[in-house]
Amino acid sequence: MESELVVQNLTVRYGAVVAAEGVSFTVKPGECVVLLGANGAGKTSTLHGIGGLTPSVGTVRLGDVELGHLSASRRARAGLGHVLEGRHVFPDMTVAENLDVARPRSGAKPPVRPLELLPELKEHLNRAAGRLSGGQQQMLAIARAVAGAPQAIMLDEPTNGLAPKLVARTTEIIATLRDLGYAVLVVEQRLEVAQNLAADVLVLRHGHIVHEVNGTDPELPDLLHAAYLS
Ligand SMILES: Nc1ncnc2c1ncn2[C@@H]1O[C@H](COP(=O)(O)OP(=O)(O)OP(=O)(O)O)[C@@H](O)[C@H]1O
Repeated sequence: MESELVVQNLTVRYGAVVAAEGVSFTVKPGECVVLLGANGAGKTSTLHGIGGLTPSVGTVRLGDVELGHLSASRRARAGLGHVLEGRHVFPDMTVAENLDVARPRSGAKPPVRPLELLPELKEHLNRAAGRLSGGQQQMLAIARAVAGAPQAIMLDEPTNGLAPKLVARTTEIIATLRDLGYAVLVVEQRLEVAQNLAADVLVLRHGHIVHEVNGTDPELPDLLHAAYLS
């Protein structure tokens, strides 16, 4: 996995609403970038624009491959993993079946097997995914993304609604993905996730990147506070 994710001048509009404008950043392999910002700042729209789930203009490149003209499914096949907000597992399929259908037809193997990364899923392999707890469904959603043998992984609010212990576990999994060499892009509401990951943080406000700092920067809480209020 040596592909960097490059986003240049990405703009996402919904009719007259400009959700993200001129957004540019790079996520290198083995690096984690976290998008923080208030509700409506444009975080999910940015991820959806990159993933091809919503129309956008600008450049999205993964390694040498231009993704901008590709459908969402082709972007996934090109190596862009996307863990959507809200977990999106197939509720009537078992955990094992959810993982099976996520495997790429190319036969490409991920650097870590999903169940090695998330051994807590092993005891639930024969359960319907819809019967798992919210936290377990989040783990399965991440495992599905890994099963797809991506180069880069985007996660949209992966800790949303999770108990503190599971927030910590999810943060640990994101750190492992980064350390395995994936380019990891995370949308978060929780400052402590970015701090604990010591990630590069992009603060979004009204669809624009207004700050770019490390998660450990002591000024980050104040910068974020100001961006939330303005
Ligand atoms: N499908 C849509 N149609 C019209 N406007 C939309 C749509 N989706 C998002 N928006 C608007 O685009 C802007 C950015 O929304 P977005 O969901 O990307 O922000 P966000 O930072 O992810 O917020 P949240 O944390 O609440 O998910 C907001 O003004 C929102 O109302």
